[in-house]
Amino acid sequence: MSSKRDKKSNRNNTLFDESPKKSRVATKKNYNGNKKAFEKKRQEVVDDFDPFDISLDEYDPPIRVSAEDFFIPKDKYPESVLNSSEEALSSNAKAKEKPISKTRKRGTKSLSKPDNKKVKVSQSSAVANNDGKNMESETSGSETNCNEKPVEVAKTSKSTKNHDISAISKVSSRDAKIIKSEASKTLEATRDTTKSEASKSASSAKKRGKLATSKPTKIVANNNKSEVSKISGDLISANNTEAAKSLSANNKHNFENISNSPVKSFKSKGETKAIEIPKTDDEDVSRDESLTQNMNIDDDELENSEEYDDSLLTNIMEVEKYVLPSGQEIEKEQMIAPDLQIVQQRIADVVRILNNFKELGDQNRGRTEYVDRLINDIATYYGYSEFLAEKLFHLFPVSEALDFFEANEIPRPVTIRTNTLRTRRRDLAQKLIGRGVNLEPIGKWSKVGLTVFSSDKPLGATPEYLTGDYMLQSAASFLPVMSLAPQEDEKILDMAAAPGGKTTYIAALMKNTGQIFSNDANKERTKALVANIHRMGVKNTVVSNYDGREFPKVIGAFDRVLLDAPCSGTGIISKDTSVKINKTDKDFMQLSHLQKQLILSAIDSVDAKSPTGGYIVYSTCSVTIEENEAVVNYALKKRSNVKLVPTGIDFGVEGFTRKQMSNKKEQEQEQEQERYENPTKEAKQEDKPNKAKKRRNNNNSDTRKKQKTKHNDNYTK
Ligand SMILES: C[S@@+](CC[C@H](N)C(=O)[O-])C[C@H]1O[C@@H](n2cnc3c(N)ncnc32)[C@H](O)[C@@H]1O
Repeated sequence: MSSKRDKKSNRNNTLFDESPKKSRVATKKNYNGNKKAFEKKRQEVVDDFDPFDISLDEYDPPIRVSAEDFFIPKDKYPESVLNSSEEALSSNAKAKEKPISKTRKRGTKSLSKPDNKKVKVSQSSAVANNDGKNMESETSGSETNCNEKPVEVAKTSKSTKNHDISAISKVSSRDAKIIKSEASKTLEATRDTTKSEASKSASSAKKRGKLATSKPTKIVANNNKSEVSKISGDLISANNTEAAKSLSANNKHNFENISNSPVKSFKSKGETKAIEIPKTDDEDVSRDESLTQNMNIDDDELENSEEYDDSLLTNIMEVEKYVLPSGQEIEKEQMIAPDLQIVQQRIADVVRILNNFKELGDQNRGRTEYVDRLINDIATYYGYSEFLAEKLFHLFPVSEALDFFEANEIPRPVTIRTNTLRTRRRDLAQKLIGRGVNLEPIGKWSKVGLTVFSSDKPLGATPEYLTGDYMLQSAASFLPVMSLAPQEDEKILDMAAAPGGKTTYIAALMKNTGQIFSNDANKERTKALVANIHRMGVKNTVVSNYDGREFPKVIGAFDRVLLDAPCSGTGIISKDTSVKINKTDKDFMQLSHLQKQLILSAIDSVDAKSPTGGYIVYSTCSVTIEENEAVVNYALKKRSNVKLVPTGIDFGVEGFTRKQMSNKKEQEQEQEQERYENPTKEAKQEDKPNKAKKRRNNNNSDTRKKQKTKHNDNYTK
């Protein structure tokens, strides 16, 4: 008989190895999806709650769920899934056993130290859950979705050259080694353990490396010290306190005096569907083998059997060529509502072909045609605009891309962060377990996180929540703060801070010492920020409402700056499905431009000579290159006094260090971005013919004048 402890560790292993997709907790989804109703419900629960009216039974630890509970039995599949893929689901039942877990793992990048003073810019948009396994795209919003439209970007005359990522791929051989070992470590730690996936990961990891500048140089201290202290003095005296250190959260609203364009939040419109991810040949063979072994069935017997159904074994026998539908067939298909089952099957077929195009592909049609078909089908099946499906698809190798789209259909696990200003994780866990919450530590990488599997009560309505013992916060959003590593008594800027998941974590790590300037450009959102600061007992923070680009003029000389930038939210599509159709080319251009401006402000706001700090962390909840690598690359080009440094987080996968323009469209987009960011140059170019004409005209008139004079001269002569 296994001991209780054994059971627990088994449960841990299984749970942490499994995909979180079958999590039964819907509270967070409810909260995000229908905040008003949620708040009302919460109030009801709070009103009804009598802390003394708890029977002893309720203190007994509830029976916790087992790993099996995280798999939805087939008879419980949502109707939409059953309808769309009943047949495929049954024929691929083997594949279904494997949890879907991978998405792109975003790495961390850091900028360098000037003058031997550390200025670290680290870009991190990775999510970890469960011991760093199953890294997911970042969800950096805390309780509310932070996927916001940014404040209107003012077009400035910033000149950006082609921000080709290859420009930041100068990695010294020493660094390269570190990268390699880090990448392989990461792979082990973060990937599912199947062989084929590991090799897939290895190949994708090869494509990534640490971003680094060739050499660090001194920082140009834009932050004029006296100017800064004057401004900060004004701010402080306006609040009638001696130092920001002693400022309480209560009088922070005084800074919320600059109005900004309202930031709109998106409503979810997307639909959730499920698709089988085709497995690589290796995987399927081993799966089939283990299946037959488990069932104790002899292969020969099976083949000779009358009931032999070769459709069950399609995956290992698929060597026949797949013929893409003709243009006419597709047109016909598009006339009517798409049959998702056909689309799903075609996705699986095309992925299989693309994985072995030489043997299975129709060479006359060409790989591009298959890829185009696949992107089209992905857009139809998962409900993306074709523009976004294509953009996201090209970020990954083919099967990884499918994993990404599939993962976006699955809710992330609900996680909370213990507020160590108020309590200890163990005490909090005990209290919550006593209230019928099933939870586990989030993983070895965090001392404060808890994964919640199910809860009798909404997690935003427990007395512990209301008294600030914890924050509802995605695992990924711990990482930028861990990377920032704020120290006690430092002066920190959280440049885009609402609703405060990261600010409150920073305050906890600083044990309420030092000063945090928690800023957000959206006044509405600073209300939630202030509320969270109060609830969590944060006492070292000033809330301000400036456009981040105004720093360091507002205040500067920070020891560390966190820029958790406004972004497209392509890493948190599972949380906000509206991203699938709402984001346009223009949005990405604007966001990237704004992020580039913000990162320069962040760098300029850091005190390069800080004895303890000098670091900047850049993070987003997006996966696109233009919002991540390109921004960091831009900063490295524009500020020669910074370099990338390690984030101190030893899991996840590094970002891209070079970018290949795979098609003409991408090149055009890149040029478009350049034109957007550099309108003056463009205007100049456009203006060139006019100027030339003018010059010509001037020249002509000069010549005419000269000729006239000459003539006159001649005449006078
Ligand atoms: C990713 S969210 C921040 C989430 C926050 N760091 C947290 O952990 O709770 C991005 C924030 O940037 C803010 N924002 C947008 N444009 C901004 C700007 N120009 N300057 C400062 N903040 C901005 C948005 O209002 C939004 O709250």
